[in-house]
Amino acid sequence: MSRQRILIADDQADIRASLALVLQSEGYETGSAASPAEAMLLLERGAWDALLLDLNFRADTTSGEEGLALLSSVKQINADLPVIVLTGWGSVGLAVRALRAGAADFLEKPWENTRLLGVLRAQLALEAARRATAALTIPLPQGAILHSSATMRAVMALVAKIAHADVPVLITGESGTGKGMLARHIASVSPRHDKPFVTVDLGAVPETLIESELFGHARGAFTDAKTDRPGRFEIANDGVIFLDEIGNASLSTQARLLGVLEDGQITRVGEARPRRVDVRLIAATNADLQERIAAGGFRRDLFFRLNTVEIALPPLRERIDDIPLLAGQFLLASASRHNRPARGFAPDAMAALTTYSWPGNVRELAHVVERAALLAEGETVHLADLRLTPAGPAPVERMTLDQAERYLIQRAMADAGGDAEAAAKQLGLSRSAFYRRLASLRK
Ligand SMILES: Nc1ncnc2c1ncn2[C@@H]1O[C@H](COP(=O)(O)OP(=O)(O)OP(=O)(O)O)[C@@H](O)[C@H]1O
Repeated sequence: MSRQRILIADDQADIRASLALVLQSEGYETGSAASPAEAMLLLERGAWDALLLDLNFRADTTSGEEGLALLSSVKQINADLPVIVLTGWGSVGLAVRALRAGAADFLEKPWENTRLLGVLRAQLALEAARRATAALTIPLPQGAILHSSATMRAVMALVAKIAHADVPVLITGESGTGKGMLARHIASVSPRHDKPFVTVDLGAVPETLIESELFGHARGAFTDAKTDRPGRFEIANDGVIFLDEIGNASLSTQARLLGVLEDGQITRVGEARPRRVDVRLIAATNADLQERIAAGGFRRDLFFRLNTVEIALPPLRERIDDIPLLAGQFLLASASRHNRPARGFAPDAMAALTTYSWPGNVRELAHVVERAALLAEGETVHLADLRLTPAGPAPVERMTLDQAERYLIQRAMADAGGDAEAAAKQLGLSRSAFYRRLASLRK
């Protein structure tokens, strides 16, 4: 494969040189332009894979007008060329204008090389994918939180608002709704994005080890403590700690966590001296903490410390508008991973995907689609390839009473063509009893 060619446009020779050095060390070929006119000339003459454009062209201007003008000329001659703009630190307004004018992404100066390379790689991959599958949906960079429903748009708008504030976040939602993914996303767009992100699954660590796991221990503190060891909070210092399944924390762990949140200090097991830690806490749970509080299993004071911001991830069945996008993207990814021909869904298959109740949420959807990608013979995934139990979630033996009721009511309504009276009769219910149940399902 020939090397990818990146054009660097900046009037400052030292910035051009250092960008070129970073890019060349990663195997890219580079060219550089010291003025907008030179950049246009080079773009017209050669084939380039991406443009890195410093918007603050000319050291004495900070308005970015010259850079923006160049950006729009570039987009006129090559609309598909990924343009990554560099802006002065804190000039988010300028970055937004650049994105509106067609820039693919932006970086603030001083940039970090790893982030620069990450952004560049993602944009090159996107553009390559766009070219290869012009007719298909555009694959997004790995790790993007795919969504198109109004519900999830609202969630993501809230996320965008709170990611920058250094406050604790509590993410609630059923298993597989993407809580872990969202926690990572929040960290990655927060000011702590380049600091450690440490996960502790409070459901998985045995109670006897949890304290030393979280806070560390001194050598000899207990039989297996052969060396001094920092805990997860210390490892996460300056960064983010993600406490998964916080609902599973014992009351004594809860008390210790509350202590850390209150005074920002931890003490290793077997030590007397507390240590200061600066950690942003993100917690997640699929349990109903209010219910736990009422039952005495969860501390109310800890709950209020954790939920400064609470983000509820709705179950997939309550955001069916996300399903076509998620299923489509999962299908393309699985098909390419397994080298299979599947590209899209037959209408009956898509109808089944959007009506299934998805008790395992997005994780289950990803599995079902991956299996379908393997099973489908041609480009189209058919209903049978999905291997979903028709119109219902699990076999009735594995349903909860609620799920079974929902299933029976939905089936009766479907059989009766939406005629509630006939459906009620089929289920042996009076019309008013049937309506009551129907109403409770819609809550
Ligand atoms: N909106 C989304 N876009 C793309 N992938 C998603 C999305 N939501 C979830 N996923 C994928 O679904 C899987 C489950 O997500 P995740 O592990 O974050 O869920 P969770 O709610 O933390 O689950 P659990 O409660 O079981 O730990 C992951 O593979 C994740 O990448």
